Amino acid sequence: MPYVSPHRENLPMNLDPHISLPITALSSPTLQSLEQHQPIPQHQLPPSLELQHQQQINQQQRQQQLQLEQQQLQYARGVDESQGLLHKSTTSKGKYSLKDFQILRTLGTGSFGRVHLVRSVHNGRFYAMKALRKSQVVKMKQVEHTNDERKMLKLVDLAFVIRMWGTFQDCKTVFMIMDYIEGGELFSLLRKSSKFPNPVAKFYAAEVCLALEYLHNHNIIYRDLKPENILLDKNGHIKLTDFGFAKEVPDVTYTLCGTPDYIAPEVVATKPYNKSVDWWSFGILIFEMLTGFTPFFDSNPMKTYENILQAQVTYPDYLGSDVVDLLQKLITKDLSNRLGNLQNGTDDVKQHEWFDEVIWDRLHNRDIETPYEPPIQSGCGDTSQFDRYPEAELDYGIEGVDDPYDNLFEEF
Ligand SMILES: Nc1ncnc2c1ncn2[C@@H]1O[C@H](COP(=O)(O)OP(=O)(O)OP(=O)(O)O)[C@@H](O)[C@H]1O
Repeated sequence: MPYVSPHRENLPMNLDPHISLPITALSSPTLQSLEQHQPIPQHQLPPSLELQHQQQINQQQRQQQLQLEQQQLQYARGVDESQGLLHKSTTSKGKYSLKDFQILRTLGTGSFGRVHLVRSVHNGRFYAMKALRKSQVVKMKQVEHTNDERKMLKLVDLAFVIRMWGTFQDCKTVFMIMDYIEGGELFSLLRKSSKFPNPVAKFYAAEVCLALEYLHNHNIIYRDLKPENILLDKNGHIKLTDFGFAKEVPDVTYTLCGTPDYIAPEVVATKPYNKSVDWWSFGILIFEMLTGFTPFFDSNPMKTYENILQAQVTYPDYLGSDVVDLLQKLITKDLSNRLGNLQNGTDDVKQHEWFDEVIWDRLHNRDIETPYEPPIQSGCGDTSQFDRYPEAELDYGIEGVDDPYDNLFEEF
């Protein structure tokens, strides 16, 4: 049955209420469609993540798997020029074109278009193709953000961040080709599981922390951290996706963007801000993973903003004192006290007591067993972890029509 995801909407340029469903009260169609997802079976979860005790993992097996993944990555990157898709361009600029892919189904929809599962006609591999309508991007004043998204994704190279292989455009649409991440959104898993046990939340938070560390080290602010933008790969590791608001900011910026529940007070108050906003959202993310709701939620977004500006959080009793301490240091209006935003940067977050068990080097190498492996049965190209979206008639690839936005997306 067609189903529209209850994702929280971004608020690109203004504070107009444009929010979706109360996140704690999912409507029955939503629950119905989530039935296809496998929740984390609570009784099967490790009693504690106890990252230090993961040595029992069969090292050799993991090593082999890593090698295999590396070989596959090299292949897909086109290191082998004779076979690699990346070097088989059908356009003069050495880029992809629509003819290189067979479009299969919709994986997700956004404000300006949709993301399709596609298959390369050259190497048979699956990719995710994000298609953004130029007219919609222009209407919503997102031209700069769209160009930034492409620029940021081209720059980044980290296992916890989605990899983009290339871009192209036709007269109506810009396209981005990315790795297809089979495990679905952390959002879906969280809704199905209601909330995550402490060790599970800690695992995902720790991987997200490494992604933020990497981005911030490259002067990139992400600005849209939320479970909808965190995908799980087939092994259950995270991949940050949707760089629509990511920006290279060496000092400060002012743009009002993000998703209401997750926006930092300095953004709501239109003050200059920098990486600090990601650490605020990081706190909201941990809170939501552990409780199943966000701390400032109100069905009226204007009230949400008021709540954010007051930054008064009620921490449920079942949260441990260590995580409450961390959250209080992240979800604070006081920028001179917000963890991650201080002199030691990300190290302060990584060294917080709540993350004590985490062996960061091993986590970085993805050498830690994940708490949940998405049940991907039919191998590459399996879409069982994604909700079904109504398919639309596509008008991609039409030639010979005037493009009024020709000069706006020159890099694509
Ligand atoms: N690489 C990918 N692999 C698998 N699914 C993906 C991938 N990229 C995106 N998706 C799916 O498509 C959805 C929409 O993607 P994305 O958030 O990038 O689009 P968007 O147009 O920027 O959306 P929004 O308007 O909400 O910001 C994601 O939430 C996810 O479910």
